[in-house]
Amino acid sequence: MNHVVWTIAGSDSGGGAGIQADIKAMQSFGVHGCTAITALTAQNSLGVEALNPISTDVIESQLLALESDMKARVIKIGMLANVQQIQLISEHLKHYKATWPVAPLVVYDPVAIASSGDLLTEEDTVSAIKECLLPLVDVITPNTHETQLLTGIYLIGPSAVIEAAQKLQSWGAKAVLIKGGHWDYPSGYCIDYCSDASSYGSNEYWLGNEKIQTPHSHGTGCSMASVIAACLAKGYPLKDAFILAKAYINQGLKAAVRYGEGIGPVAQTSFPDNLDDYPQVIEAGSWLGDELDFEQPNEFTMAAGFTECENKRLGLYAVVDSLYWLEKCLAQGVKTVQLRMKNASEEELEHAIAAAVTLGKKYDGNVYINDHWQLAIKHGAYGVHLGQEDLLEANLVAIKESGMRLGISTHGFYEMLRAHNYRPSYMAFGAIYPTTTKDMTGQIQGLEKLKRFVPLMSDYPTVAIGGIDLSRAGEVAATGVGSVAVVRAISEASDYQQAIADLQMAINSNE
Ligand SMILES: Cc1ncc(COP(=O)(O)OP(=O)(O)O)c(N)n1
Ligand SMILES: Cc1ncsc1CCOP(=O)(O)O
Ligand SMILES: [Mg+2]
Repeated sequence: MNHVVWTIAGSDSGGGAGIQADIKAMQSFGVHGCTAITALTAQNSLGVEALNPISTDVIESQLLALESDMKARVIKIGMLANVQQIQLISEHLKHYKATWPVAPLVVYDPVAIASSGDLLTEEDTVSAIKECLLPLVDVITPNTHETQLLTGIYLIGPSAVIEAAQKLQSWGAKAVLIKGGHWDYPSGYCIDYCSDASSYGSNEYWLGNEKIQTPHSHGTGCSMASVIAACLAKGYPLKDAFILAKAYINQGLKAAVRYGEGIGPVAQTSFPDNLDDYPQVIEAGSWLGDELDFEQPNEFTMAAGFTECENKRLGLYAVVDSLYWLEKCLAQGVKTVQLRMKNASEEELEHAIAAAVTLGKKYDGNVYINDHWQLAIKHGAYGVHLGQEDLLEANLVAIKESGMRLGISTHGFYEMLRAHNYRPSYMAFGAIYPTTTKDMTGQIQGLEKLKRFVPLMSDYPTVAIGGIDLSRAGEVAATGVGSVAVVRAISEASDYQQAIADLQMAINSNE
């Protein structure tokens, strides 16, 4: 994968924002940052003393040098000082998108005002941004001032934020991420909004966290857009890039120190590994959701704090599609088993779920039911396993009141934090590797991400699923995950009893 990211932006002599912040933030996320400098600012922690735009010829020479040798996967754009620069950059982006073997993604942070309050761009640039640049932008990341400057919409509440995002999208930006760092709504919180016309599934969401009280926030906008660019270059979905960028900024604000007499820079740290720094995915029915007037699909979709699993480590977890396999696994000593029947009739399901619960008791195993939470409650199953889409429809209040355990599937950082809102009984991460059991296109996490998820969710029993066989069970277990869920590694084994024994050995030897 191409991990080259360009930043086309201005230099901040104070070292806290612009090109300097971009390169440091990119470094923190393991991508190679290249630069095309658009302006030399003379600034320090007290303000901007001079703004010297670079000529379009000099900017172009930087772009030509890079494009002939180090094509970017993502191009991050910051300060563009005048209309000529906007036109030049737009022409180049159009050419790259049309001719490069892989069209670069463009992340645009429309830097207009420095944190000192100084204007960083000529005032007539807005129409050139709208007409030339926005149609080429994949993600735009304005703060509230910049949103107001670009759209003319004053952000008095959530509906105005949505309206402004729609306006930016109508001008061509595919995804709009409006940062609420300067917006004190609700009081004491920092709420960000994202509308993404390019992604599948839910394409509108809000993230929030308590505001971090520090004056030293210089460079947060540049750093946030750079982290988003870096994560996109590494193939992360925008939702996850957004989550990680917020967590990185929160971590950096907590560690920020002053170097001059005025506003210090946000600290450039490392991959965020403390859950306290991560934002909340704001759900309808949560306190922040109520503050933002989110409508709940029904009154039963929000419940939190499900019955704990018997053990923190669930060990080998067999996911099976029949009573035949359920009994074989239980009889072989597998303690955690899931009945996952797709395409069965209501009648078959009812019979199978009732029988599965009985088998669980007979062999002293814990039987989870996939999807069919009503039948699971009716027949007193040990637990139910739900996917992200199911969470909007399931009666979580009834599941919680029944005392059943609830396991939730997650595919990435966004979904992990969404699942965390419900404080489930366990948290599953997948698909770790490609699998033929289920279409997981675009949702393969890999071992590196699993290594991040597990410590972040260390309060829960954790499960890894997807493409895991005996040859991979050891490296998966070495991440510290407490359980490995498999379908084919058992059902397609030439000797399933041996496979179960070997998998158990590989998983448990890491305890
Ligand atoms: C342990 C475990 N993890 C993930 C899944 C996937 O569940 P879901 O997202 O609901 O998808 P389907 O299994 O319903 O296709 C699982 N079943 N078990
Ligand atoms: C149900 C499910 N959810 C994520 S991956 C997966 C299938 C895992 O099957 P296998 O172990 O055969 O790869
Ligand atoms: Mg399901």
